Amino acid sequence: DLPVDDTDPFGHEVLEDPLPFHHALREAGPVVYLSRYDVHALGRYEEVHAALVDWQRFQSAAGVGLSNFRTEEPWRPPSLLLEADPPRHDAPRRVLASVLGPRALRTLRDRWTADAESLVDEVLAAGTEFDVVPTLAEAFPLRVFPDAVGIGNEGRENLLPYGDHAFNAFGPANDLVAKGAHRVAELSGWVGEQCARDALTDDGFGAAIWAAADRGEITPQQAPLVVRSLLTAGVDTTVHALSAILYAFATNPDQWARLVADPSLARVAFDEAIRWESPVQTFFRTTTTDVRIGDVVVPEGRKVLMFLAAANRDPRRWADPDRFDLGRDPSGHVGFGMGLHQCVGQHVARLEAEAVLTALTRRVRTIELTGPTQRHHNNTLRAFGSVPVRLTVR
Ligand code: HEM
Ligand SMILES: CC(C)Cc1ccc(C(=O)O)cc1
Repeated sequence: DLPVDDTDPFGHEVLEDPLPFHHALREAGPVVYLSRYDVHALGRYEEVHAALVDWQRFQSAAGVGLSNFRTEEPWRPPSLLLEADPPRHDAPRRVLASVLGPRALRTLRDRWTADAESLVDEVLAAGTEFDVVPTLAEAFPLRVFPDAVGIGNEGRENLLPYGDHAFNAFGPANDLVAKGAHRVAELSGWVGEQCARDALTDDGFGAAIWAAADRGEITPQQAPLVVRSLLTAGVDTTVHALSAILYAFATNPDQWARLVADPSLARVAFDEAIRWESPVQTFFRTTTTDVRIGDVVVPEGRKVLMFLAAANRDPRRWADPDRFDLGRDPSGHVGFGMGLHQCVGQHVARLEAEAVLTALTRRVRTIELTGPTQRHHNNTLRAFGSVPVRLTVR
């Protein structure tokens, strides 16, 4: 086993293959002090879950990255949801929960299913051997989500790099953060412009957020920041989740056969893939009081690093955790967080994945890897750079 304390969880060795580190972290105890970053790490399901649901003692307002907003300047104005606690968190959350709720998405279901079918038809018309990352995992979210938000057509290629940097910025100021630093002003500027009322169509998620401001549910000053949350959290996450889902099926052909035989399994397949791969691997909380975990007292004001991916494969919680299994009940996984801040966009993500999986199961008999995959390293996201596959059609 790796010695936990002198392995860098944000170093390329762990980002390339985090599983050995996750195992060592779980075995080292309920809480482990990482001297390299002066933080306390949680790797087991029980402790991660307990911290996520205890927003009073594990706060978000000091930031959910390594940087402590009590003492350091955030790289951008803090999110009104992610980096806020009650009561400030309440109204923005209520608005976004309504805008992104299952009822609001009903109109999108048919449109996105049709969009997925036409994308799959285009892809298969071009051939049955390709890289799923650019062809499906990036193409589908970028085809449907910016339109659903209602942003303009110009500059949409900025969304992925902006999100990639935002997710790197939750980690330490390492080479991955430095890689994006030169574009921060340009990308932040573009994203900020898209959140203005007159930059948005009158029928998307953005318009619905501004309409909530008109009704006084949030202020006009808050509205653009709530739109910014969508553009930050809503693209890279779904891209890497789709890559993960397709990788899971390409490496578990028996599970693909189960899905083709019973397409209604698409919903559980999505959550099992999120549990198994955990596209969002880690993020932090800050203690608001001395907190006892196991036989360790974490002092007030300390950063606590939660390894969602380690918790999602904790054998103390999951039977045969490393198996991608459509027969299991994945509910309770922490891939979307848990409690007050649990992902407010998860229904959007689920709908995107179900649309793509439904379109694929209609036409594709088998999916298999045709070569080695490549990872795309990020301080927070588990991502693929390439997943080469060969399909056979029905
Ligand atoms: C598979 C894709 C996704 C994954 C794995 C994911 C994961 C997460 C996680 C783990 C959190 C909790 C953060 C915390 O507790 O500090 C979260 C929060 C959030 N997510 Fe997602 N997310 C996904 C897709 C989306 C989408 C598509 C949107 C927008 C349409 C979105 C918007 C948000 C927002 C605004 C929050 C903050 C909620 C709050 O603090 O109240 N996410 N997400
Ligand atoms: C897993 C979370 C850290 C994803 C995320 C990122 C950004 C925001 C925002 O509100 O900007 C919200 C959620």
